[in-house]
Amino acid sequence: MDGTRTARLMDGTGLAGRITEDAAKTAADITLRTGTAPCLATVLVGEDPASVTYVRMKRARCRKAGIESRQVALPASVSTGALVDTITALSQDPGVHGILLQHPVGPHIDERAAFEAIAPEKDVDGVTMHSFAAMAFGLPGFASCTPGGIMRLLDEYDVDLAGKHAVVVGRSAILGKPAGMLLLGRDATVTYCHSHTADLSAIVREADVLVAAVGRPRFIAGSDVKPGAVVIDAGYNPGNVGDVDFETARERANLITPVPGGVGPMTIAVLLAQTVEAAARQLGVV
Ligand SMILES: Nc1nc(=O)c2c([nH]1)NC[C@@H]1CN(c3ccc(C(=O)N[C@@H](CCC(=O)O)C(=O)O)cc3)C=[N+]21
Repeated sequence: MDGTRTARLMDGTGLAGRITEDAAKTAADITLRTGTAPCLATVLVGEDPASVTYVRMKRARCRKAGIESRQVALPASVSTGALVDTITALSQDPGVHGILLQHPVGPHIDERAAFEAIAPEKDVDGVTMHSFAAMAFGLPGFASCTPGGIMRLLDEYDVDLAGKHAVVVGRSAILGKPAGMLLLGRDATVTYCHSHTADLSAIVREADVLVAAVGRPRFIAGSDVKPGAVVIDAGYNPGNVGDVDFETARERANLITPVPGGVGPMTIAVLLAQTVEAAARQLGVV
């Protein structure tokens, strides 16, 4: 190489595997002690191929970890009322310990209303106002899975966040916004960037920790990465392409998550860990 350095990769697949093994051990213990296996209900609206694939992956990962899953598939045309009723029934069903409503639902549906039908103790995907508030206040509760996975990755690689400038690109309710709040809770100085941000490049260039969560393939150029930065690519785009131009970013970053194999597997690992924790609580094991 011509004097440039190459970032160390943050191995989400490896860490997710270890978290999943722990979840599987706890799931087996819960099943042995109570006669009931932890159970995650997945709710999918419509047939978007990417969503179908993600939900299938989540269910397969559950099965491998000894977590049962119950699949609810609803037509794209479902009304907000019918979706809320379905989720309310799962919230009241003692055989279900966690509920995941796959985002996005169709534009005619009030997604917030649907999320809020998830009972707080079953919100293993961390999407309700209750979970968001607990997370923002630094109280115990279930983090939104992708931001929770990002924090575990940062900790695994001993990234010191206090006083660092963390720049979050994207402000969605279950990814960018909570990711920034978690970083704030760890004493980072947080800047949110979004579609109205003026001179995005100038802000990104100041980032000690960069979280890309916009959903636009290779949106962040490597030339905008501050030398020595920690780059977390939370973008999921068709074809497993991240929001960061990986090949150029890795020449400047100190640590970087690959896509695939970075944040994605961590999202699912956190979902499994939180499902097992929810089941343990509901079954009186802890
Ligand atoms: N309520 C809700 N909660 C979510 O957590 C949620 C959601 N809705 N909607 C969609 C996004 C997307 N998402 C991913 C999960 C795993 C990978 C993942 O494991 N990706 C693999 C590659 C996947 C593959 O091999 O196809 C990787 O990055 O290595 C990616 C993306 C969760 N999401």
